[in-house]
Amino acid sequence: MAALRVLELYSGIGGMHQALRESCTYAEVVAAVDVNTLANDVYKHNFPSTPLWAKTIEGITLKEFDRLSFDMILMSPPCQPFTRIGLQGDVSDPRTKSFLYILDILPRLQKLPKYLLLENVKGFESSSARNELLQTLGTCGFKYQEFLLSPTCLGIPNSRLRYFLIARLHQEPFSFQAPGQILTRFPDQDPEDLLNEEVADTVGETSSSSLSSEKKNLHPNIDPDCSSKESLPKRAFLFKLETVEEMQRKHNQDNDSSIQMLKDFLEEENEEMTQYFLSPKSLLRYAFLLDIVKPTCRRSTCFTKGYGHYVEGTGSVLQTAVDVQLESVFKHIDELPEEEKLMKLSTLKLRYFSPREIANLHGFPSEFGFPEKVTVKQCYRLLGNSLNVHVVAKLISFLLE
Ligand SMILES: C[S@@+](CC[C@H](N)C(=O)[O-])C[C@H]1O[C@@H](n2cnc3c(N)ncnc32)[C@H](O)[C@@H]1O
Repeated sequence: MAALRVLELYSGIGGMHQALRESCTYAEVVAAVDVNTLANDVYKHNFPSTPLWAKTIEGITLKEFDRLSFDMILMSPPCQPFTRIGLQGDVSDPRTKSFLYILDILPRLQKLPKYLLLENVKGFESSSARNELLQTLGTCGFKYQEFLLSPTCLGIPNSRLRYFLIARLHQEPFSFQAPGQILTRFPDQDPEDLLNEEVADTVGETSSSSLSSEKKNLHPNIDPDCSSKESLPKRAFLFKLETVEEMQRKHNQDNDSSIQMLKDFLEEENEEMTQYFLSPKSLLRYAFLLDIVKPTCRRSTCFTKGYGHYVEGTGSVLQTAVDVQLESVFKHIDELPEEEKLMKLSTLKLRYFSPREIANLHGFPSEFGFPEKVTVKQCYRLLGNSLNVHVVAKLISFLLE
């Protein structure tokens, strides 16, 4: 049997390639395409034998695509046009141009690929770009299924709610196909098994495991996946600008034994880790807005590309002084002079997650690495743009079932 010929578009650091490998599919990535020089360096470092095309997708001709004779497309188009914090330019955003180009090329290929997998942010499901994608797939004869999934579905303590679409050419519908619905769990998961509040709250009802296309009014206060940056609810705050509801949600997540503890993903606390400690300035300015987790917690918020640079809403921070009670630090802290405030906050020993720890949560294996010249901030940026390898690997398996 010949290896499946895979085209990886918007390849970044190679999250899709890593997932393909994890799915144990007999496959070869015949080309990976990305314009980002730094991402390409990381890709080459990890997948040295894969042909990497450092060019824009819209710069690739139909002939060049045809020559690749690929069986599968894996792609994560830029998500800014569809995020809630972006301007939601959708199809009129210049960053969507390359994706529209792919949709234009697809029906004109000499040989259509048999399989396609797309990843994007929550928000893509209500875009015109998604409607154009579905229309093109329909015209070409693909059967498809859409999903909104987070790594928490797989017991990973990290929220990263993402839109996925898998499509197959000229075959029976998927056994789990749910026309007009966006699945919020994997097909082999029972709705009852999902104590997963993030996903349940996303659909606004605990018992449902799918989201009908019409029901797009997602819960407004729910976990900040990378695309949402809602202001905090204006209800009674407890200490640390958190409402009773938020505290309860976090408490429930931390007690959900179907999710692993963060400590399984952490590096050893040693001298090197001091570089990740929050600066006094960040502590004083942002302490009330931080999502603070301990190694025994079973949750963390989505790590975005601004992690380590912007403090608010870019990902959780780790409390390494585990015996200190948050409440004892934060209660009445506002009444203290700055110096004492800082002293109190410092007792928590708060640090950022290291790039390796984020890579662990994303499912990248320990042998996956970054070239030495890549700075910590650049690693955060690249990882923030990437994806959860385990989630995609599992979707690839369903795509090929
Ligand atoms: C969401 S990231 C994908 C990340 C990737 N899946 C990973 O695991 O790192 C989108 C990527 O598309 C690339 N990109 C954006 N527009 C492009 C274009 N027109 N042609 C080629 N690459 C593009 C960006 O440089 C970025 O690396």
